[in-house]
Amino acid sequence: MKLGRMNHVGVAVPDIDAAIVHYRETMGAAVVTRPFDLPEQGVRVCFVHTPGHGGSEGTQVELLAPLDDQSPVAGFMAKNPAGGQHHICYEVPDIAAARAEFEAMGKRILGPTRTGAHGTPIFFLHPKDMQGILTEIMETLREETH
Ligand SMILES: CC[C@@H](C(=O)O)C(=O)SCCNC(=O)CCNC(=O)[C@H](O)C(C)(C)COP(=O)(O)OP(=O)(O)OC[C@H]1O[C@@H](n2cnc3c(N)ncnc32)[C@H](O)[C@@H]1OP(=O)(O)O
Ligand SMILES: [Co+2]
Repeated sequence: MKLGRMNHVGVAVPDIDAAIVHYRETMGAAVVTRPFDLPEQGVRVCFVHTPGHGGSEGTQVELLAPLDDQSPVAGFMAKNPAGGQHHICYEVPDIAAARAEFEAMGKRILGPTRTGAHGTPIFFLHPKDMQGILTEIMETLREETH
């Protein structure tokens, strides 16, 4: 397994519109995408872009709000009502190969590989096997390849 680019940090928030105001006005974010629902992932989501260096793509902050009580973010929000850092997402060139490698290492994979907010395949690794960090692995978007 070779560590890829950090694509985004997932941040769970109780109110996505209030969070957008925070990132724009307090943090000076120039680009925040319009929020949209991803019912198959149980979340409402949008992205705060951070600038990259030397023409490279910056990392994003992924704002997440649970759509309902069944959302995978619902338990986290119950424990952290004000929200907080939820997961870190790294890119890989080949999702199937990455999944097989983590499986071979005995890491617990949370559910099937599915399509993430960037439109590419993703899967999640259990935080207890990943140094306490819920870890998302995402196949690199072709036009974002670095
Ligand atoms: C927007 C789409 C997509 C993208 O394209 O980027 C996304 O990012 S979707 C993001 C939301 N989806 C997911 O998180 C899917 C994977 N997550 C899960 O399957 C579950 O959330 C979970 C990780 C299994 C947690 O389930 P939950 O029922 O809330 O908690 P547990 O009680 O089972 O937790 C066990 C244990 O783990 C600790 N924990 C839980 N969440 C986190 C976290 N985010 N970071 C670190 N640790 C976490 C929890 O505290 C428990 O610990 P103990 O209390 O010590 O037992
Ligand atoms: Co994510």
